[in-house]
Amino acid sequence: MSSIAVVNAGSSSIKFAVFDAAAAPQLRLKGLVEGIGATPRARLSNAAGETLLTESPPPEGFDHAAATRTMMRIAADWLDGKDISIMGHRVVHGGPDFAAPLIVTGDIAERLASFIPLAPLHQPHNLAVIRAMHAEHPNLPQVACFDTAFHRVQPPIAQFFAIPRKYSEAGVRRYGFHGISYQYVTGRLREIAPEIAKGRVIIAHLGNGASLCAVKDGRSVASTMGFTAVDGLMMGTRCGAIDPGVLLHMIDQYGFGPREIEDLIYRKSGLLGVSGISSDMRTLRASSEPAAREATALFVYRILREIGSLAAALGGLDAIVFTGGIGENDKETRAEVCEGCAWLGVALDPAANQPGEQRISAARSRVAVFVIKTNEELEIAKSAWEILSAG
Ligand SMILES: Nc1ncnc2c1ncn2[C@@H]1O[C@H](COP(=O)(O)OP(=O)(O)O)[C@@H](O)[C@H]1O
Ligand SMILES: CC(=O)OP(=O)(O)O
Ligand SMILES: [Mg+2]
Repeated sequence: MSSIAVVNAGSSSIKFAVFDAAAAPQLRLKGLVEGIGATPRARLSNAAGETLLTESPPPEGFDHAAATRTMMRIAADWLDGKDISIMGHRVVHGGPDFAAPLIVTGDIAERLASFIPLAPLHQPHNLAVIRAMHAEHPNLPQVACFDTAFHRVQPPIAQFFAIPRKYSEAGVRRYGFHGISYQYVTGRLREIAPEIAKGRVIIAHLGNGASLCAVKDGRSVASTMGFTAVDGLMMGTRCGAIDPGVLLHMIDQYGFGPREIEDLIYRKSGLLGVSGISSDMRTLRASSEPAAREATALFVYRILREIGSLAAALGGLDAIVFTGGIGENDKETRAEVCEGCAWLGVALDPAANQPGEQRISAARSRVAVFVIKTNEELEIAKSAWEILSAG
């Protein structure tokens, strides 16, 4: 049987996976390359999560494309004769034109490159990997799956900015991101709680990037991210929603240019900027520094304010789902968010708020609360399989 390779390229890491090519893709290998640009570490594991090998490649020239080449090489050694027939990629921004998975041609790659300024932490890496794989394996189809696609069904009013109409018509509107994750999580919620999945649900994808999505009967109706993935919640290094007047002030008073603004809002803000310590939630939770506590408190406060906003967009709330690295693993964040949502009818069951995928709300809670482990790679593999089987 042939295989599907999947690459989920983030700002400093690559998640890599190989699945059997089938309608229900089975995971064969999983790879993670972290520390790209600093101290790279690569790990390959099997479907059970057991480590097969680790490598510490020299950092010089070890970019996202090199990381993917390394993963393809070491995966080939483990694949036991299974050839890779197609590669699927997470591409963060699909802009106004792309709302469904597709095979990337040269023209499409160029169009996608025009969105690089709208997703500077992701889009350049997504495209670098696609181009490198195309150069190395010219006959291997490269499929792009878009983080924006899930949200394209939102009502027009949820997509508008209150700016002159000609800019909205030119594509300056809210897109929303983390859509591959939301697609997976809504599907999983339908499996574990089908009645609730038909209702009004807020999914909190809390990772290094973080957003909330309001979902009604499995369809996105609103999201905290907008034109770019810097809007909405406070994140690891991104500021989230900010008074645009602050940016004008930075330009006027501090002489910031466009790239310095980009650096400020994408790389120097969020948990890192407020704590002055780290963008990593684990480090901040372990710290006794007041600035670390303030950073985590602001992270939760921003989630609570935005949950109020999305509950209004939904006209009420039936469930909250936590996912992403923080949502899946940080029980303090979950407890603090649930406590702040008591007014909406949320009651946590502290005994259930433990590691693992489960319902964590108390029996008396009017709003059900779940933890679902996201699986963007599987969702991408399913899309790649559909394209492969359509011929
Ligand atoms: N056990 C844990 N406890 C608290 N936070 C965690 C834990 N494991 C991972 N995280 C946090 O998850 C975040 C990364 O989430 P992830 O979804 O992997 O990010 P990415 O956006 O890069 O895909 C980091 O802030 C990390 O600290
Ligand atoms: C869109 C986005 O912010 O992605 P990530 O959370 O992987 O950074
Ligand atoms: Mg992620």
